[in-house]
Amino acid sequence: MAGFAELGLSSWLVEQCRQLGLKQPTPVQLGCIPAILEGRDCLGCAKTGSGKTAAFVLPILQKLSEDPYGIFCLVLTPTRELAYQIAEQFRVLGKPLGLKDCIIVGGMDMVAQALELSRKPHVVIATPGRLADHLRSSNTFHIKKIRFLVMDEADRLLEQGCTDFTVDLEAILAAVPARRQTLLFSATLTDTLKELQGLATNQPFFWEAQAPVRTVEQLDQRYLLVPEKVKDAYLVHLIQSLQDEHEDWSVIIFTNTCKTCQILCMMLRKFNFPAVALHSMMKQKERFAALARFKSSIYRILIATDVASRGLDIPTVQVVINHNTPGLPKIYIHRVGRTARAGRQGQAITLVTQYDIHLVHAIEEQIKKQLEELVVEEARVLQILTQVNVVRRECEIKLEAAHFDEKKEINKRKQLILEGKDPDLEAKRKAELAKIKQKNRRFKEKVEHTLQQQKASRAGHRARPPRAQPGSHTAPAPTQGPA
Ligand SMILES: Nc1ncnc2c1ncn2[C@@H]1O[C@H](COP(=O)(O)OP(=O)(O)OP(=O)(O)O)[C@@H](O)[C@H]1O
Repeated sequence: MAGFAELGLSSWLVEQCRQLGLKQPTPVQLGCIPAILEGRDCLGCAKTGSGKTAAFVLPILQKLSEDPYGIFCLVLTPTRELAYQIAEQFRVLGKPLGLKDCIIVGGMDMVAQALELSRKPHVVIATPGRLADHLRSSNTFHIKKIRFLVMDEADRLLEQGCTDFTVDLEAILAAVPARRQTLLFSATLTDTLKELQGLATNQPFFWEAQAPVRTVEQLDQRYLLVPEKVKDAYLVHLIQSLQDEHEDWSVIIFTNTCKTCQILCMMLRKFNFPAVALHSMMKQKERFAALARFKSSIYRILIATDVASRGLDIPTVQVVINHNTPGLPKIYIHRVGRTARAGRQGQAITLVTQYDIHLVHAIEEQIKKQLEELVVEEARVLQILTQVNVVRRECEIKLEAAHFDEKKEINKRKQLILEGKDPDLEAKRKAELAKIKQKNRRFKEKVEHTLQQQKASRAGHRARPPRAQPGSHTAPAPTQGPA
């Protein structure tokens, strides 16, 4: 198998890899590094924890060493924590170069950042929102001569999730030169491939890991069917078992909202578990501190929203627990990818309620693997059930007293105002959108129901007709969608 030197990397970079303990290139590195060194755009799609970061950092450092100037490379990434992690890889691998990097993310001092940008760092690692703010408000730096544009977690940057980067990306893309190398990486690129291909047009090289399953082999994937009301008792039981059975343990628990994240953290602490929260309602300094304490094993449990689901590389994490079943398979893939990284073993446990079974089926279909049921001693869960529910209620009351919801609402409104939107108009628009979605959903269900009925009657089944409701009739097969 080819080593780093055979990929065309200079001896100083090969030595840096050796010092870091990277002995052999991973498949995504083998595939992408030579193409990037040749000057081609690159779209790299490989499983979580497979070394995609070094696949772009190494060739960029090599090119930078041949013709150093600032600003040479711009890396965009969806979360602030990830920006710091990527910067660290640039710093460590690029140490012999005396590399100057600059991290531009929200929640940090803008003036200090503007000053750093004006000093022409070689590499800028940024979240789109804050970089776009600088581009709009400052003329002390420019990115019109960059050689490389990297979009890490590229599909997330392009999709319109709860944080929508589209407008900021447009501003950034208008400021970078057309003649550049564009490198796009993610474990789930294929879903947005068409949009991404529009960005990488310079002899694009597409590398995708060929594997029957989309998650890593060393990952043991389980589900636990639990009634909604006893979910937290199961969670406490799982954590207790982990603590009892393993000396060196570390777990990330993913939740669907900041509020649940905060409540679970308070609740687990009441049970004396070493837990720390990470979500977007926290101040940036608190977020960094929480992550640092978790990384250094001061806390064994990180409870996080999806702000931590992508890219974070914490090798000690042995278990990922999904407190809610992710609504999208893609989110599941990234969340469970926080364990079993770089060839290590890991376990993912997804708590599934009776309402989420269809989500599990969608996940299984996408990852091409069935989750196995996790068996737990129900009697032990029942023993702690009342206590857990009482503690949870106490935590909820405490959080309500701290006006968590109001703070969240104020934060949301502030964000919208910063984006130049009217918060009241936005709320109205959202409500209308939800109405339309609900109408569409009902319509779809009706169509499916009618089709099923037709299929059954065609198959000669003597299906009993639905009992007529007073004043209702069986709907005919619809021919067009709702207005
Ligand atoms: N050639 C290599 N040999 C051994 N370990 C490696 C190699 N390249 C990278 N690693 C290590 O593998 C781990 C995962 O790498 P990285 O964070 O780049 O994964 P990724 O593919 O970007 O994952 P994700 O999709 O979750 O962001 C890191 O700790 C990194 O140091």
